Amino acid sequence: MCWVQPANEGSYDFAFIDADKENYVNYHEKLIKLVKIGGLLVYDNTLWGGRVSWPEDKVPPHFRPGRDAAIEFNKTITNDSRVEFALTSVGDGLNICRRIA
Ligand SMILES: C[S@@+](CC[C@H](N)C(=O)[O-])C[C@H]1O[C@@H](n2cnc3c(N)ncnc32)[C@H](O)[C@@H]1O
Repeated sequence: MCWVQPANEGSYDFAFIDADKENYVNYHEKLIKLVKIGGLLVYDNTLWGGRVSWPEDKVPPHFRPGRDAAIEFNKTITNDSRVEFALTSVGDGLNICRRIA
C-alpha cells in the first residue's frame, strides 16, 4: 500500500475493500486515515454467505477462517466511533461505512 502516506490522508472519497478477509481490520486502520470525513469505505463479503450467523460447528472447516474474520471485522466496526455503518445483505454482505470523525 504505497499510497498510505501522510500526504494522502483525508484525500479519498471512496474505498472498496475486497481482498484477504483476515486483513480487513488492518486495511481499515490504514484506509480510515486516507478517506476524508464524509467519505465511504465499503467492505465486501462481510456476511460470508450468511455463515457469520451460523453456529461454528455447522460451518465447514474451509469456510471458518473467512467466517471468523468477517465476525471480527464487523465487531470492530460496531465499536469504531470514527464511522457510522450499515451492514447490508447486498451480494455477499456489503458493510458500508461512512467516516464521521
Ligand atoms: C475476490 S478478488 C477481488 C477482485 C476485485 N474486487 C476486482 O474486482 O478485481 C480478491 C483479490 O484479493 C487479492 N488478495 C488476496 N490476498 C491478498 C493480500 N494478502 N494482499 C493483497 N491482495 C490480496 C487477490 O489477488 C484478488 O485479486
